[in-house]
Amino acid sequence: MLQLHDVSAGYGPTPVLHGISLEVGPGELVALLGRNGVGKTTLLRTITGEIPASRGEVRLAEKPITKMKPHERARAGIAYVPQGRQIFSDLSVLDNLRVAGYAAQKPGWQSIVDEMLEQFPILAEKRTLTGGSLSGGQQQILALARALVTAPDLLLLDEPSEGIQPSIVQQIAHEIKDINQRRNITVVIVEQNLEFAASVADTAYVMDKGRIAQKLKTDHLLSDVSLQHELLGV
Ligand SMILES: Nc1ncnc2c1ncn2[C@@H]1O[C@H](COP(=O)(O)OP(=O)(O)OP(=O)(O)O)[C@@H](O)[C@H]1O
Repeated sequence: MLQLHDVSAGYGPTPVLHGISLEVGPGELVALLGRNGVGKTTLLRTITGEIPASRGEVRLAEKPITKMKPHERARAGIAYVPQGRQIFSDLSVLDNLRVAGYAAQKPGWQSIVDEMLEQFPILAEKRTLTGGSLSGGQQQILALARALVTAPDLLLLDEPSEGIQPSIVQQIAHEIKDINQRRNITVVIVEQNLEFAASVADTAYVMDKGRIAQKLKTDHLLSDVSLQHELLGV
């Protein structure tokens, strides 16, 4: 589904990613872990096309997308929920969903908006309220639903557990797994919270200084404190 081959990227002349190669199969759910500043967000933004790759190739469903603009990649099936979610605070919950559907222009998006309101009763209940009035957890649900309105094949999530009350974190984990399993959407999730990452993903790529350092099972990492210290600095 997603293949990166020897991808380098950065900000202007500052390189951040150095020859990243990875492969995520159709329907897989993988985590991207690593210390602060190793380049996890930069990697997601290189996949969405916000940051151009200076070297290497990105493929989606076997097709090269390296030269595509972000809106073309979105149409090709990539949805991205950035860190902090960036929902439209002044728009209603319903309009947040409609704007995403209208922009993506995937056939039948209006009915997916209705489906989202059915699947997430909290969004139906709050549909006339502004996005900014929702709690962190509710905003994350809205951000997930907004991404789904674009009918993606690949969903990229940057720190979905951040700023969410512990009581709601498990619900978010459940929704992400549900999206992956029931809708068969491939998911890549960046997380600082290892327990959360392990509760949703079996496999993780660990990054270090702009490179993939290891691919391993999240359970293995969760049970090995010295490995966590070595790879994540925790
Ligand atoms: N817009 C930007 N302009 C210049 N440098 C940036 C920019 N965004 C990030 N960087 C730098 O790129 C490097 C990688 O940052 P990135 O946000 O990708 O790391 P990360 O692993 O996602 O970290 P975190 O967990 O803290 O979000 C860091 O050194 C950071 O300072």
